[in-house]
Amino acid sequence: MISLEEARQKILSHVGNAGVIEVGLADAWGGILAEQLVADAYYPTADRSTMDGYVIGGDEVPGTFHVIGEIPAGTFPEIPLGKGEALRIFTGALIPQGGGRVVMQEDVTRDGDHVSIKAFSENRFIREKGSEAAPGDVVLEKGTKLGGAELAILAQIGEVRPKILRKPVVRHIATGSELVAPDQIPGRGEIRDTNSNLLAGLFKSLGVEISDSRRVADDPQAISEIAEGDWDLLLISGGASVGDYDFGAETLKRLGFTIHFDKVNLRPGKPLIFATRGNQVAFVIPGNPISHFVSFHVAIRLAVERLAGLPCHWNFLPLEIRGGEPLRPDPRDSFWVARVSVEDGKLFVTPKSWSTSGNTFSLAGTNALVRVKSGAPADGVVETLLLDLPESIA
Ligand SMILES: Nc1nc2c(c(=O)[nH]1)N[C@H]1C(S)=C(S)[C@@H](COP(=O)(O)OP(=O)(O)OC[C@H]3O[C@@H](n4cnc5c(N)ncnc54)[C@H](O)[C@@H]3O)O[C@H]1N2
Ligand code: MOO
Repeated sequence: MISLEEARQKILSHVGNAGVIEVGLADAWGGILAEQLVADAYYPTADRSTMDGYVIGGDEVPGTFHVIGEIPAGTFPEIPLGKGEALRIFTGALIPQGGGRVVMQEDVTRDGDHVSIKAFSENRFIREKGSEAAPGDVVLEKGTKLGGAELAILAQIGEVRPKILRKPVVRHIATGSELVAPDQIPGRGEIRDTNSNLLAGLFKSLGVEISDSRRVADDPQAISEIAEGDWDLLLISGGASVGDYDFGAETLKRLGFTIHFDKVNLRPGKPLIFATRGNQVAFVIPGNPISHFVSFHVAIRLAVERLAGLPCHWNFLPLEIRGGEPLRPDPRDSFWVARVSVEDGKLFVTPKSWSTSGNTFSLAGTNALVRVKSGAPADGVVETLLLDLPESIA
């Protein structure tokens, strides 16, 4: 049995990203940029007005100026401005040759073809050419996650086919002869399959879809047939332990996988199996729902983050316990489902009650995991892995 830290190291050293693809802007949201991007031109491309008003020749204010025409946005000002002259200008329009300052229309008096400026701002209301970026300036770093702001930057530099990391193709197999679909009434000895929906939701929260999810009985031949394929990540739910009907490790060996670990000093989630075959990654996840939840957050998520190039989230906050279930000391490195809340601007953590790792209901409202290492104090201030923003500060 290895420690969780060793298990995470093995995942880091055996999992790489799933490769690079080129996509259109409309499909780039949520992607991880696979290249550094630089400005293709000066931004702004020329001096531009930041206000609706008048651009004057030179910068001699106050004074009265002869209005010789106008420059709407989208036009190129052919007329150079001389001293004593002004042009009507609009926000975003190009400053003509000779233009030294824009005065807001609220600060002028217009009389026929003359405009008189008495009060004026220190601000010249001109966005200067190249003041935001010059050709070759880095505007987005490799590894940036593309949200709305980043898509705007791509649009700005005309990068309409960005290279992003390919999202991994994920196959999930829920094994267990006792499993029935959630819309079925379980017969004697049967239970509804909850892990398929649990994992689908956990993966969605990372922006990765499980493209193929099936249920299969504890039959090694059937499991192997469904497991074979050209996916990037295979998740086998159940069959991780040592019972006569636990076929996870056997399936992976039969398919030519190398098993890197099959037991972690972890509670819950001890019989977690991690294996690879070339670039393909597989986990057999201990069947209990809380074991699924914990193994996902402490180990599987790291592999997904690596495959998809996502930033790694493994930051523990020291939080004071407030109420909830007393934490029971355990020889294993334990993770307790918990809820973090905010009171008077301070974060607190409340461990939830979970009798066994089979108790799906105890996952309700969980937004954190409390880590209690073997021999560490299980009260007072505890190490807390925040999984989601507490509602009051979200
Ligand atoms: N002799 C030993 N027995 C067990 C050990 C051990 O070290 N020695 N480890 C225990 C621990 S810890 C865990 S965790 C479990 C893991 O068992 P498996 O991965 O083999 O899982 P199963 O036996 O298939 O299922 C366990 C439990 O979870 C239920 N289950 C399975 N799949 C689903 C699903 N899709 N949705 C809802 N519930 C599911 C299943 O019915 C079982 O109740 O092994 C211990 N045993
Ligand atoms: O490791 Mo198991 O997940 O405790 O029940």
